[in-house]
Parts: sequence; structure tokens; C-alpha cells
Amino acid sequence: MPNKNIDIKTINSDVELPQFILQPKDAVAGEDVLEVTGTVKGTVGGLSATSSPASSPSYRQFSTKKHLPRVKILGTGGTIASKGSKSSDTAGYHVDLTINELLEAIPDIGGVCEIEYEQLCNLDSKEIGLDELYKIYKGVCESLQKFDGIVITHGTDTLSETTFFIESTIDAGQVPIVFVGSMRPSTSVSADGPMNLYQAICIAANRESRGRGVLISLNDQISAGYYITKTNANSLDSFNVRQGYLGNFVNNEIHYYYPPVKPIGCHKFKLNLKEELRLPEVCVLYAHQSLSADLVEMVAENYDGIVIATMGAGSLSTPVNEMCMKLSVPIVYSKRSMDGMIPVANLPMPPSDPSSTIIASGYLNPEKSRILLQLCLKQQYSMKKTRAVFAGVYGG
Ligand SMILES: NC(=O)C[C@H](N)C(=O)O
Repeated sequence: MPNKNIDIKTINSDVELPQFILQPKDAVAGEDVLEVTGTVKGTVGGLSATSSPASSPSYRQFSTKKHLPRVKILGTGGTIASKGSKSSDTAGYHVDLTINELLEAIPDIGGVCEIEYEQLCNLDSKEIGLDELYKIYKGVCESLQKFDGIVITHGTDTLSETTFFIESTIDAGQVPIVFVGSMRPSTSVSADGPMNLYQAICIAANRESRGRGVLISLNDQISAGYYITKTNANSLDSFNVRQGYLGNFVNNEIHYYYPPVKPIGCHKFKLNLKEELRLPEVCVLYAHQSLSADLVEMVAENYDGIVIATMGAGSLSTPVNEMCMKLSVPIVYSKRSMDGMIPVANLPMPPSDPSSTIIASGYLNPEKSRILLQLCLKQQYSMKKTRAVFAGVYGG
């Protein structure tokens, strides 16, 4: 049952699925208002299970005078759910832990919130595809109506693609959606997963996190899932972006630097929850010296759209530009550089030319541009409308 101290109100959303905001009634989360007994419930492989106190570690059954927020955890796998063969291994590990096992490593969490969890899949994030994205999308939509916050465990390699997709397709209203992963497997010395997960759950349960959309919690930092990306393949401090962090987590305190904020110009796409997720095929090409124009043509024949990671702020050789100008599929010019953007002025054809199918990615990196173009193609947006969507991130 949803928390009785929270009012659920429908919000005006441009997303087809009815969604809700959770608003506290007079009672404030964390104040002593009523006696509740908290449990951790879970679903693994579609089977529902409520932990029985007798067989459970102590954190799963708690009694408190506090009115606790309710948090849903959706498990998808990643290094956070992985085991290596030696405690010194930080590579060559495999996904092996369920959400239930991850929670055993953070016994203090029972005092923070009530938790329900669901294991959607248990994969390295390189295996996350449309089916898994759809499960995450569905899991988040269904949980929005019943919980104060949502946490999704996920591998870091493709984490920022999933956060971008979820921010682009779900209007979460006030409910924090917090993604979390780790860089070291659970078996390693100084594994970062348990603290990252603990912090993510605290962030999801905290009222200061409301109205901030999709967040990533990693290495004590809180950032916006729309922009942030993995910038280091190995270190604990693996997520970074020029658009910056939203806050910091220190010794059980959450410090936001700004009032609630969501990314400017983030276009929301309506998806139909009842339909399986199918998206048009968009290929990412990585430009380099002597990139073959024929390769671009070959890709255009086999895909619905192309994103090119150009060499600077839109630079491609003359033969490749000429090929792009001839093709009829949409081609997004993005960048190899981690930071910066593609200004419209650097496109080989002005966007006002009706025959142009070349679009500037603005601040979006190639993998996020790919998802945005897929969503535009799925909705059968015109070139003009697709440009308007990319203009939200100063492209177009
Ligand atoms: N740190 C990680 O989570 C990397 C892992 N290969 C994954 O993305 O699932």
C-alpha cells in the first residue's frame, strides 16, 4: 500500500501514461508521526517474495516511530552486482548478485526508508538493449504512482544512455529517479558499490531530491542523467561533464548546490506502455583522418539514420561532407571530443535548406544523439520538428 502520509496527485503530462506526483500531507518524512513496521519486499524472476523475519538479516524487518518514505529499487545488474575471483580483481569479474544480496551489504538502510525491490534483469550493461530499456521504462512508470523515490542499479558503461532515454520518455513530476552503479565488483577490496547504493537510496528518499528528474549517484556525487556521461573507463571518479554536478553526499548528508532543476529543452516523447519498445535503427560512425565516404553511403543504405562523431565541432573531410549532403537519411553531426558542442553554423548545409537532412547535435554526445534521433524517427517527426528537438540542446 502506498504511504498514507503522501497525497498522490495526477499531473498534466505530455506522456501518455497517467503519472502522478507524490506530495507530503501535513506529516513530514522523518518526523515522528506514527508507528510503522517496515519490511523489504522483493520480486526475483517474476516471483514476489516478502522477506520473512525468521530467515532474514535484521535490516529487513524494522520497527520505528518514524514515518518512512517508500523507495522502489529496480535491479538490472552491472559491476555493482558483480563478483571477481580475487579481492584484488577490479576487472574480469561477472554479474552474480541480486538486489537482495546487495541490500545485505547496507544494513543501515532500514532506518532510512521502506524498500521494495524488483529484479528486472541481471546483466552487464553492454547487454542492455531495447527489451531491457522497455522493462526499466515500465518498471519506473509503474513505481511512480506508488513510491516516494525510485532507485535503479545499472552497469556504468551504458548507464548514461539509459538515464537519457528515461529522462526523455518519462515525466516523473516530483518523484526522484536515481540511477546507481559502481566501478569495482562487490568482492574487491574497497568495493564502491555498497556506499553508492546506500547513497542512491538516501537520495531517492530525500525530499530535497524532488523535482530534479533523473539523477545519477556515484562516487559521492549527484549529477543529472540527461547530460552526464562516463568519462573514465576505470577510476571510481568515472562520471563527469562540463554541465556539472548537482550535489554531493558526505557522511549521511545530501548537499544540493542549487534548488530543484531539470535540463532546459529536454523534449519528452510519448511512449505507449502497452506496446513493446521498437525503435528505428540509427548507427554511430566514429570519424577519423581518411574516413571513407563510401562507408557512410553503405551505412545510409542499411539504417534509418546516422550519427557521426565528427573530429571537432562538426569537422569532416570534404568528400564525407559531400556524401552526407547527397543522402536522404537524417545525419546528426556530433563530436569525438568529450566536451563542447556542434554549432549549427558549422554544418555543411544551412538547416534552412529544405533538402538538408544534416542536423547539429548541440551538446549531446554521439550515444545520446543516437537515442534522440531514434525517438524522433519513431514518432515520425518531420525534419523541421526533429531540428526543433535538437535545438533544445542548442543544436538543430
Ligand atoms: N562499472 C561497470 O558497471 C562496468 C560494467 N562493464 C557494466 O557496465 O556493466
